[in-house]
Amino acid sequence: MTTAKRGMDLLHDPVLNKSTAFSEAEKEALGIVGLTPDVNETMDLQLRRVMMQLGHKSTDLDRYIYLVNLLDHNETLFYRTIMSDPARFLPIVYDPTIGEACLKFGHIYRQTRGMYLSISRRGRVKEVLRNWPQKDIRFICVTDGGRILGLGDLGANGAGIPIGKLQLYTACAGVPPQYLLPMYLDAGTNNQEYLNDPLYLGMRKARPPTEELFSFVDEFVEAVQEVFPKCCIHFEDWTGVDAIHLLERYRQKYCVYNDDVQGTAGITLAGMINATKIKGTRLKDETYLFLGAGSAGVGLANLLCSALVAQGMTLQDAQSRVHMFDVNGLLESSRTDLVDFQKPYAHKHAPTRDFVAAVESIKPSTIIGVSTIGGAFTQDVIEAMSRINERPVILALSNPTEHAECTPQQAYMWSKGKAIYAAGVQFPPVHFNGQTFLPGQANNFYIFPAVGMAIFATQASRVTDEMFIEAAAAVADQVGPDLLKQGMLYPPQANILETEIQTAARVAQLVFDSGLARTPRPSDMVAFIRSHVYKPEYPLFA
Ligand SMILES: O=C([O-])CC(=O)C(=O)O
Ligand SMILES: [Mg+2]
Repeated sequence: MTTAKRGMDLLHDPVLNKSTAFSEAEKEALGIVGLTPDVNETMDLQLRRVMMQLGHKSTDLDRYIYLVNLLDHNETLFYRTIMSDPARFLPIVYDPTIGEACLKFGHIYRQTRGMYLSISRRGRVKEVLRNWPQKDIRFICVTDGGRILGLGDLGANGAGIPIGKLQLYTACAGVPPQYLLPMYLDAGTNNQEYLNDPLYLGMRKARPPTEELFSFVDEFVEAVQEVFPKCCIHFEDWTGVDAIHLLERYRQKYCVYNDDVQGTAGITLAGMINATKIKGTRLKDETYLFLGAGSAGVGLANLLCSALVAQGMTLQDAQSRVHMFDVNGLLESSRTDLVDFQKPYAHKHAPTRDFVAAVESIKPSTIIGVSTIGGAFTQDVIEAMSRINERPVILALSNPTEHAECTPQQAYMWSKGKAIYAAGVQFPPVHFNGQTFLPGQANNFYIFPAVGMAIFATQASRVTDEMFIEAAAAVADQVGPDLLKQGMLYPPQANILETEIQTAARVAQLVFDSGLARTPRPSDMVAFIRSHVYKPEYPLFA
C-alpha cells in the first residue's frame, strides 16, 4: 500500500496506524523513525497487550470505553481484537453494554464518529453529507434515537447504536469498514432528563410532529441517493410506528431496510424453525402469542405470515395463528386504539388485560416477548404455558438484560426443564436437574450483517422480505442436532464470521435469482462472498 501521509499524520490516522508494528523499512519510508517505541511487534503481541489491559478493567462499560479508544487509534487492531473472540466481545461493543453506553453517551463522549445531522439543517442535507470524507459509502445505519433498544427515547444518546451496529457488519460478516457510515438524525427528544443535562449532545427541543420529521427524513433519503448512489440505508431504533411507516414509505423505491422490523423478525423466525425441529412439528402447526405489538412484534408477525404463505397457507389462515397483547391488553376486534398495521392480528375474542388468561384461552405453543418489560413472563405465565404444551417455546427478546421478559433460569425452572428458550441478549448455560441447557441469543446480529454482506457483494438494488426469510432459513440450518438437543436454537457465536458468510452466500443467491443484483453472477457463491471479506491485517507500506 502507498500513502501520501507521513510522520505524525500517519500515526494519527486509525486506518493506517500500525502502532508498534511498523517495520524498520516502513519507519524510514514513512518518516516515523523515533516517533514510536523502537520495536517491530507482531499483531499477536499487540493483541496480548490489549487483552492484558482489558483484564485490568473492572466493568464492561470501562472495556467498551477502552475499545472505542483503541478504534480511534488503530482500527485494524480493534477489529482483530473483537474478531478474535466474538462471543466475549459482542456483549461489550454491542448489546447489553452498548445500552449502558448510550444512556451515558454525552458523559463518556471522547471523539466524534459518524455523522450528526440536525433537522435545523433542512434544505442543506446534501451539502452536509458531502462533508463526509469517504465518497463510496454502501451502508448508512440511521437512527433518530426514538426507541433505543428497550430503553425508550434517548435522543442524541442513541448515536451509539448505529456506531455499534455497523461495527458488527465488519466483525460478524466481514463488510470492510470504510464503506460504513453511522448517522444520527437529530429531531430533538422528549426525554426530559436529557433536555436538562448540560452534557447532552443533541438539540434541546421536543420532537416535532410526524409530518415534519418525515419531510426531514425524505430530504435525507433523497440526498443519500445523490451523494452516495450505491448506498443501502439501514433504519435502526426508531419508534415502532415510525419504523414501520418509514419502511413502507421507501422500500419500493430505494435500497432500504429496517433491522428492528426485518432483522429481528429474521432471527426470531430462525429460532421458531429450530424449535419446531426440536418438537417434531411444522411452523404451520404452531400458535403464537406476542407480548408487545410494536415494530419488532408486527415485523415478526408479518415475516412469519409471509413464510407460512410461502409454505402454502392462505394469508388469512396465517394471520389467524398470530395473536398479540400490548399495554392495553389483547389485540381483538373491539379495540379502537389500534394502528393500521396491528389490525390484521386483532381477532374476535373477549377483551382481556390479563396475559395469563390470554395464554389459557388462546393456548399458544410459542410466546414472544417484545414488550421491553423485564420480568413480564412471570412464573404464572410459564406454568400456564407448560400445562398447555409438552415443550413450550419461550422467546424473551427484550433488552438490555434487565428488560428480558424472563431469564433462562426462570424459564427452565418454572417449566421443569420443558421450555425451549431464547433471549435477545447473551446468557450463560444453565444447569438444572442434572441437565445443561444452552439458551440461544435471538439477536438480529446473526441476520443484518449477513444480509448486509450479501447486499454489498451483489450491489443489490432493493432489500426484500424474502431475503430475511432466506437468511432465517440459512441461520437455522447451521445448528446441528447436538446443539438442538441441548435446546440451542442458534449457531455458536465463536464461529460467527463463518456462519454469516454461509448465510450471506444464500441471500446473495436469492438476490441474483430475483434479478436485483448489479454485479455479474459468480459460479461459486461462497467463494464470491469470501472474496469480499475484510481481514484485520495491517497493510504493508511499500
Ligand atoms: O440491538 C439489539 O440488541 C437488538 C435490537 O435491534 C434492538 O433491541 O433494538
Ligand atoms: Mg434495534
